[in-house]
Amino acid sequence: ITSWRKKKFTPKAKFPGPRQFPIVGRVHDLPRFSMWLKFKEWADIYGPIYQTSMGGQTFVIISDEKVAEELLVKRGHIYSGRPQIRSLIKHKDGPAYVALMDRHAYLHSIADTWSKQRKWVHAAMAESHRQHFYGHIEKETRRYLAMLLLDPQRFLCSTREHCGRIMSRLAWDDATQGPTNGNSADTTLHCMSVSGPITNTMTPLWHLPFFVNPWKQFEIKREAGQRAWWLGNYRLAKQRMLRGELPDDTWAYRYFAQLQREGNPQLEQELDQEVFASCMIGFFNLVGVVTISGPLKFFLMAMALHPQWQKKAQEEIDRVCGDRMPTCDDMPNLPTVRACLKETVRWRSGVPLGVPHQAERDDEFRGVEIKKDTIILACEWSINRVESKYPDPENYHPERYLEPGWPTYQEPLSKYPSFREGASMHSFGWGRRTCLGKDIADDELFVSGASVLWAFDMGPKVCPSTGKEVPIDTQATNSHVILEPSPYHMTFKPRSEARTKNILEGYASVQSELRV
Ligand code: HEM
Repeated sequence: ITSWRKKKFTPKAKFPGPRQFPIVGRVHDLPRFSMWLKFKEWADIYGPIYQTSMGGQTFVIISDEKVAEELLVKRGHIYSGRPQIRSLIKHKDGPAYVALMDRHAYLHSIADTWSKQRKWVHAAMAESHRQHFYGHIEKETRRYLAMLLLDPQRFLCSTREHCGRIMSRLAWDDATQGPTNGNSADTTLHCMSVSGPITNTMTPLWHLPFFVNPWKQFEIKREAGQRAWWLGNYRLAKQRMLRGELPDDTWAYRYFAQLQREGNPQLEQELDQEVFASCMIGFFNLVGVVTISGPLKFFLMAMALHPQWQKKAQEEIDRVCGDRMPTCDDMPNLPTVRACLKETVRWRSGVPLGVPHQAERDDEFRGVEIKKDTIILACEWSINRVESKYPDPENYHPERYLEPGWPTYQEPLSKYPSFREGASMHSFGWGRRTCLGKDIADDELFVSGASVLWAFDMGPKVCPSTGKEVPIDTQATNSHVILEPSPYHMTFKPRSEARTKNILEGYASVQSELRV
């Protein structure tokens, strides 16, 4: 009796956190936009792990790399679920978005949808990385430079289109789908973000009857359109494969060749299986657009605002590459460029809240009970601002990866810093859900970033009427799960007449190979 009373009446240990109010928890002062700033403010008060809630849902917010490792990596068998996003339909079951599926998703006849898709995508990415994406990044970058030269005002659109084109070329051999791919990614991200449809935060609204429910009507149409688009591309690629016209450096080819090796020469499939495969390749294609265009746009901004780093990186490129555009092969010799890119992703995180994990069963951590379904957020914005690891975190310091004495410095500089391994890999998430796109992010950000530096001098725009620089708000973003900066102005000036000629000749040399 004594031990029962003790257990019943001893208050349960809790993580610290802001005071909670009945029912709403702490919804009222949590902004829908730039929520990571509020989480950082709370981290400064409540420490590296704290707890809050919204409308009955408990959130554990982590702001420290070691704590995140303990929970999300070492206990990855418990904390690798994904929470329900109210305004997306059945995303936990699959097969549409591998990043948002439960680990044990089950689509009709296909068990373990998530692990099958993840395994396949991982292998496809590893193989194409070994071949440095078959030179497509370099070819598309020649086009990108020409677009920046001919129409510099459109640099933000051109940047996203560039990333969309690379992914669509690798997926289906159709780079012309780049802009559609980018727009589709943007709308999907809107629908899955807290800053998106109001039903993501005011969840009961989702259950209004269909005819007075604009959010559900929109989502059903959007998702059907997206899936039909993926399936259409998949079937087109299949027909080209059967006619022997599909290039073997596409992910679609890899999938069909596998089916043929397994004894299915005519690629006959049930609808379920086609949907499974088209969504797998379609989502893989889609997720690689904004994840790279966001950091690339922030990189251009960082270069415009930090001329000293722009100059240092350009001197390095000139020394190594001279009159030719940089390629993946130059990576070991351009550590300053890599450091500027790596610091960009720390300074202005592409995924500032991280992607939420969910506890798949009850657990206990440091004496505190964590219930099944608790959402765990490893807040990347805060982790990137831990002073002991990132001194002077609010400012842009690529030297933290280049000079001994900084906590993130690593040798050899021919290898580090990198997006594939080494320090600060927390940007790509945790444990069993860790990012599948590190390899392409590494190659694509490097070639695109180094090439723009090779081609142009960048700077803030000067207003023609006032003669003053147009200010850039480096914190203004779209507030999705994956960020892009809000539109801003800057200038691109070819570095010399000879360089203008190099850019145009470079594009002319590949134009006939690109679909435009
Ligand atoms: C700088 C660029 C990128 C960053 C910072 C980034 C970051 C992330 C993060 C934080 C996650 C969540 C991990 C977790 O839940 O713990 C993630 C997941 C994922 N990423 Fe990336 N990513 C980038 C680029 C890419 C690219 C280019 C692709 C594909 C081509 C990609 C594909 C994926 C996929 C498929 C997942 C879901 C994995 C799963 O849930 O099993 N990412 N990424």
